[in-house]
Amino acid sequence: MPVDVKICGLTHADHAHLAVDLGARWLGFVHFEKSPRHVSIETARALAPRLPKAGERVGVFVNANLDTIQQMTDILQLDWIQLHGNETPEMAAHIRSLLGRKVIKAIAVSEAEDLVASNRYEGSVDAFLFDAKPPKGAVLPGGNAVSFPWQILAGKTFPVPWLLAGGLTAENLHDAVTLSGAGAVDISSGVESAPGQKDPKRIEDFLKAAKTTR
Ligand SMILES: O=C(O)c1ccccc1N[C@@H]1O[C@H](COP(=O)(O)O)[C@@H](O)[C@H]1O
Repeated sequence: MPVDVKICGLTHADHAHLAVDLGARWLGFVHFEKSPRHVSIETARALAPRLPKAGERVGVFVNANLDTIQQMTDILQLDWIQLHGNETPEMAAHIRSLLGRKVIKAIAVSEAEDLVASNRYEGSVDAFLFDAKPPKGAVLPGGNAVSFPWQILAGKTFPVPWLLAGGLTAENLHDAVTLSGAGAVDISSGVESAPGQKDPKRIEDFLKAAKTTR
């Protein structure tokens, strides 16, 4: 079975249509001002009517307040809320029950011990996203094109489904999935020509590679 793919950091409807047409399961929209992929409330309003009907929509937030998450959820009709900051299990559970949406908690990883942080979120979230720890001094908590040793995930079991993220590309996808055992992956920088600039050819190459991986 091919690996499930989330194309993250989308800012243009054309790219969202391309991703869904080529088999992406999730479409990710980042609401974080410091990100070159930031989708503001205004942009979200303009984007929403142009998005494909298919594809599960994921809003990516970093320590955002509930009102903001609620607004973005309503405008973009989000199916999933991705929490990519220091949100506690209690906050995650609160957001999940209040908004009635599935929640993904990002866990920052550089070595095997970091995976333990996911234990706290059991019962509070619907999926984990194992992403590389940002480099020292990085402005973004994700979307840095950095990876971690994928083999630390091999043979590990978690109470909820999980996605692998961080520095993935069409070229390294096969190794990443084989070494980690991931059934789902998340990519942003690896399908861009420059930070925040999605590249249709790279989206196509990645989704083609995903079809033959697993
Ligand atoms: O992409 C961003 O700008 C971003 C900002 C704030 C939080 C998370 C962000 N991105 C997430 O990081 C993964 C991995 O990115 P990459 O492939 O290494 O560039 C991305 O898919 C988002 O989930």
